[in-house]
Amino acid sequence: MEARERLRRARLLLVTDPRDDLEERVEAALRGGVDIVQLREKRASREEVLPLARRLREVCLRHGALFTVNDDIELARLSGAHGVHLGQEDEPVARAREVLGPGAVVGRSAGGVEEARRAVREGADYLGVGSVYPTPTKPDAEVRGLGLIREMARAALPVPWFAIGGVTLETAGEVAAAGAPGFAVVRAVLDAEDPEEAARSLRALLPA
Ligand SMILES: Cc1ncc(COP(=O)(O)OP(=O)(O)O)c(N)n1
Ligand SMILES: Cc1ncsc1CCOP(=O)(O)O
Ligand SMILES: [Mg+2]
Repeated sequence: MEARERLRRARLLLVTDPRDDLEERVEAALRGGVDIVQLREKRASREEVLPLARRLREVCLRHGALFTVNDDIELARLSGAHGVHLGQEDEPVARAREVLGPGAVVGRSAGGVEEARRAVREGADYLGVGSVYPTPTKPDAEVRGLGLIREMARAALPVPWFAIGGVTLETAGEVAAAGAPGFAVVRAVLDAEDPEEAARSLRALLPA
């Protein structure tokens, strides 16, 4: 299946953080229904991260999932990722398109409906929308609350989007009820005793 079609069906996006047993946990999460894995490694260099990126890509391919890289378009290219996630402070969507080609999956962060509409005009394929709640994973992220999720749901944007920031098994029900069609999570899955079960439970809260 083409990457775009897989994205259209995607509901659960796992963003990674650095940990020793990351690959095992990602594999379990994929068994539980994660559709997209985003490698987010803020501290190590591209050269250090590249072997891990290539291994995670393989794991994702085996499970029919998409593999993407946070921030670094060149790392996405070198690792053969399906795409890249770019925040408002990162490079433009057009640059990713130039380097990765028309079939690549390019995501953009959006903290409001206007930002989201602009990202769509710029050619983003999906959006990460938040931060919904405060989160220790990204302590400096601006917190927007469930109001943003309701506004985004009303805006009916033409691309998939994922609520991010403090989405956990405790909060996910109200995030889904506010209209989120998908979740992007770190701790809810990677910190779980059983990441496979955690992914499955999150997935069950979202539309088919
Ligand atoms: C799916 C998704 N949504 C939002 C983000 C945050 O991106 P950004 O604002 O660039 O922050 P960093 O992740 O780079 O710290 C994301 N990574 N994924
Ligand atoms: C990368 C990112 N961007 C906004 S919040 C966030 C971190 C989400 O982490 P968690 O799911 O552990 O709250
Ligand atoms: Mg970024």
